[in-house]
Amino acid sequence: MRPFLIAPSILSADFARLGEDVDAVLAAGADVVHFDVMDNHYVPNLTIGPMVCQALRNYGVTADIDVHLMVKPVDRIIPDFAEAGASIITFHPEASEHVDRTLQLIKESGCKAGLVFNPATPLHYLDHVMDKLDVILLMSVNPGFGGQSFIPTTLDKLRQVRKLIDDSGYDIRLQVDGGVKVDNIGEIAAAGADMFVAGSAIFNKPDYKAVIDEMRAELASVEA
Ligand SMILES: O=C(CO)[C@H](O)[C@H](O)COP(=O)(O)O
Ligand SMILES: [Fe+2]
Repeated sequence: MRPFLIAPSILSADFARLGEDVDAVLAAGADVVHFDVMDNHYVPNLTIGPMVCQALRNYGVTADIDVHLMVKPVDRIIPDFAEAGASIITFHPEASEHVDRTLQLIKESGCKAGLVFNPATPLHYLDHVMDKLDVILLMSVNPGFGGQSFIPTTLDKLRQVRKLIDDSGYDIRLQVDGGVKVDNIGEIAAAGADMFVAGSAIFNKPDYKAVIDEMRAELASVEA
């Protein structure tokens, strides 16, 4: 498996001083910036769009920006995010009329592409698109809000998807998002995840480095 990646969700960052907060979490050892886009339609919350992604790039953020689209329809906003500096774009397959077309659109825009599965979304959407995926994201909460509790059945789903990825031979990251904390990241990694989104667990603590170091210590015991 590839090195574990920690991707703080800026949903729990301080939006009034977002650039500074993103710099701080990257300086604390985060690998990737997880950028949650909610449209008050596909999910019952409203967050940030391509202008904010561009603003982070203009501010000087060079780390990968992982855009998690919780929007419907999906396609129209993809070129805007690619131009605004997104590195990875993931979307929920049930929010797209044409999953294969949306994946192609992301790739043609120069970004890595991924599908996101809600806790009750079936995995059959993977059936004919494994060759086009860079990331599979399993939601371990229902999407729309930070600070929810990890849904334990996600562990079985992670094990299933880890096997699918390994059997496929494709180079696909297995990401998990929702309720990831120091005290459960080890078992989540052991179930097969290799990319960990954590919002409230990091941004709600005063010392981001201390949390990320503790997460890495838990992950190191899984790697060993
Ligand atoms: O996509 C999301 C919610 O829809 C967020 O990325 C997720 O909730 C992260 O927040 P937390 O770590 O606090 O659960
Ligand atoms: Fe997310």
